[in-house]
Amino acid sequence: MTTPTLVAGIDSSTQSCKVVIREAESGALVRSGSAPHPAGTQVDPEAWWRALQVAVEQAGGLADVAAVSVGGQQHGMVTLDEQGRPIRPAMLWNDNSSGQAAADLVEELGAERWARETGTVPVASITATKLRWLAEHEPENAARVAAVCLPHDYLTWRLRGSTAIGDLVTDTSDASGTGYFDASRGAYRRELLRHAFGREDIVLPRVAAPTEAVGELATFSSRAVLGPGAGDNASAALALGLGPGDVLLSVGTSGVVCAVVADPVADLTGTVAGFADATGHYLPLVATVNCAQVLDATRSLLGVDVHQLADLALSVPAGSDGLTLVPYLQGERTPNLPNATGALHGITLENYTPAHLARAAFEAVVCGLGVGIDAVRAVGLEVGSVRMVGGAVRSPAMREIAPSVLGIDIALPEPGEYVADGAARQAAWVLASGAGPAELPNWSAPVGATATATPAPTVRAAYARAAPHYLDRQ
Ligand SMILES: Nc1ncnc2c1ncn2[C@@H]1O[C@H](COP(=O)(O)OP(=O)(O)O)[C@@H](O)[C@H]1O
Ligand SMILES: O=C(CO)[C@@H](O)[C@H](O)COP(=O)(O)O
Repeated sequence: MTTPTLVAGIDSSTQSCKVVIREAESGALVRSGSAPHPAGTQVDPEAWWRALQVAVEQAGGLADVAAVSVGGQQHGMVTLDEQGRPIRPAMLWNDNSSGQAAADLVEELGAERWARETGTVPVASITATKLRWLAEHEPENAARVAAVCLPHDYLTWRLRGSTAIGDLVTDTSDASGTGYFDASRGAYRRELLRHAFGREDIVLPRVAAPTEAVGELATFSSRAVLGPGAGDNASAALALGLGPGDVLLSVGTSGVVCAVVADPVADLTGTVAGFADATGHYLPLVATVNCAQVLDATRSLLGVDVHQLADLALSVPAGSDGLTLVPYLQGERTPNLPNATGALHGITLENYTPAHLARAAFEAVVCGLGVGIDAVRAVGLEVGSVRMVGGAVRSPAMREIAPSVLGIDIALPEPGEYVADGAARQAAWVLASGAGPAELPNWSAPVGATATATPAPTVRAAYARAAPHYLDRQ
């Protein structure tokens, strides 16, 4: 019997690093590993590298693997000096410090120009706004920046064993979230970088094609081929084989609504970001900052585990008997309210209970996704089949409450590591393309059982009334 060729996919996302090793031809899972990332919205990139090493060791190493790709949390800002050393902790996509910088950039050039030239109207998540923040708040650090890259670019580069900033490589899906890349032309817009940062004499990662081998591993006793990698949502879309009309919901650290489409999207309202996918198409996307961590915070407040939180939430009726949580615990990105705080509305003697609060937390994060679905429809995209993935989909409460609050049937693929799976599928594609153009490997796309909606439209109506009533952070 011949030994199957193996590929690895890595998901370096906000809260942890996950590694899957799969058979290149069939996609069958062979081994896996994971390791946590430090908490917080500013993280030393070296901590991602350490977590990756632990996760790879747990997955049995990469010595027998033929190709590797990295999927990673989108946006953020990794700044490197001439020697390739991080200048300061990376600012993550969910760090809202640059909220004012985002507002300034939109004011200076106009939402329409940003949307037309980059697909996206900047919010605090976008790299360009973080560079503006750095220039204004840390001019000494800004002056030392020789290269800026994204989390997945940094890890691909570390896997190559390089320290030369000229070797940095990215892909279109992640480049499209920087605020200085035009996905519709597949090219950087350095004039926007200069406008945001005051300089453009810095190295940006070369943007590789979707099936390009960008180098070889120089670590983990392996000479595996490296794929270009992808932003995490593009990577999950690749794993699930999203096609026209398919919508993906992700309930991880971020709440995400996205779809794969053939033509670029430019939403002048800034709600839908016109990102690229990892196959040469586009990935219009809406993201919230307050998703699984709102559930985590509620759980820790109530002193319960994930199972108890779900039991509590499902023990009270839809609408939590009038209790409505506005979940802006970390500010918010959609709607664009970087300084907002959360609020609890409709409190009565009857509903001021752990069970009602648990349900209100699930309903709040799902209502956030509802805002995203409305926005995706508003730019003319079809919402046909809907699939939900991400850490919080492991909760039976999420699986029951989401279809009901959104009023749509939702397919629930078996909970899994779809970002890492998409990266592994890309690695297999890169390997197959080594001998010439090849189709995306025909791995079976997980669909899963469909949760049928028992619509509870009053939940979104109550949320729409409550959401505008929040206080800004002092
Ligand atoms: N059974 C569960 N119920 C609720 N939340 C869960 C459950 N299992 C995992 N989570 C949450 O999922 C989140 C991690 O999701 P994940 O998609 O892995 O995050 P990310 O990729 O953004 O790092 C954590 O906040 C975790 O608490
Ligand atoms: O900013 C976005 C999308 O634009 C987020 O989706 C990040 O990519 C983080 O993803 P997770 O860690 O939640 O998977």
